[in-house]
Amino acid sequence: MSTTDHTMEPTDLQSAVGRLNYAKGHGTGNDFILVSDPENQHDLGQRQVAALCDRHRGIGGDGLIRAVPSDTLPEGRKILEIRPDAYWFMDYRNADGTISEMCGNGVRVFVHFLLKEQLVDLPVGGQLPVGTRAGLKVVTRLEDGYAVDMGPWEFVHAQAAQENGLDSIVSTAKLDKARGALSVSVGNPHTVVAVATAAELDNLDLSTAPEVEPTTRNGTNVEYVLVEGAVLDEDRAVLRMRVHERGVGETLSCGTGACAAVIATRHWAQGNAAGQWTVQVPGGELRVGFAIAESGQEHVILSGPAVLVSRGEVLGS
Ligand SMILES: N[C@@H](CCC[C@H](N)C(=O)O)C(=O)O
Repeated sequence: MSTTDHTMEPTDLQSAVGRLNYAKGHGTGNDFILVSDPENQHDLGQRQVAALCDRHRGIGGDGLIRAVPSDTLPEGRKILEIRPDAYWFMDYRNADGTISEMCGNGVRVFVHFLLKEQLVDLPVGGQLPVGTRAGLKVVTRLEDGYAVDMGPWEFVHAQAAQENGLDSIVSTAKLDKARGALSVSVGNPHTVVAVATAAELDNLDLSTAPEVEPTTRNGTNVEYVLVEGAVLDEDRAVLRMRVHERGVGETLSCGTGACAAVIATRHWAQGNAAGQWTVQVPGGELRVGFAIAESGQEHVILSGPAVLVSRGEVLGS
């Protein structure tokens, strides 16, 4: 016979984390807990982040972002060698506490948080260099949000991408058969699948992780895109997208995923597409464009809103 144990689990939020001030924010519904840590005193572990991001027993969030000075982390110190003014570093964790290299919605919300905390001064049109595990990102403040230069992108399997436009197979609940997909890195890994109809996109069951073959050691984020006819419109290309995020599950939006979705779709359209794209996600709209950097490399530029919704304090036990 089993008995019920009513003792507190070690994952109980207060004992796991202690007292902590935080803010909550989102970018097109992709929501984050934000912690300002100018003295690098809250290097939260995986279990602590997962407890904070728990939507029932914690604060809830798709991820947690800690604002720390770049010189306090090895990855940040590397960035300071090329951009000594990249004072702030975005220490990003997924909801399950795992580290990701980059978060496109998160970096806009991060800069908005720094601004609201008066940790930076950034007028409309001003630019802020930010350290991330995917390297330096430069964020421009717009009238209606932020634009992020996400840097250069790459196909994960360049030869397969060029030869077939596909490099992997994705099986998804409620999608009748496995689909070919294309893997794109924008600092973090993505696998993009095209669906054929709005009904296919709407009916996908992303409550369980899609199966991606071949598997990769670090896993991947999976984006489903509906292209319809819009890709060939010279002025305005529109995609619809849903995403299953590594370390999170289905989210209302994914900024790096939107960039990967556009890169894959443009490739499938053989470059015959507009330079500016709108990506419609369940949580709103993102804009994706391209620019040639001084190095001659193509960079992908992500724009969208950033919102802070609340501030609070985790009470220590
Ligand atoms: N939502 C983010 C991406 C967050 C990281 C991702 N789950 C990963 O593990 O790479 C975005 O807006 O880009």
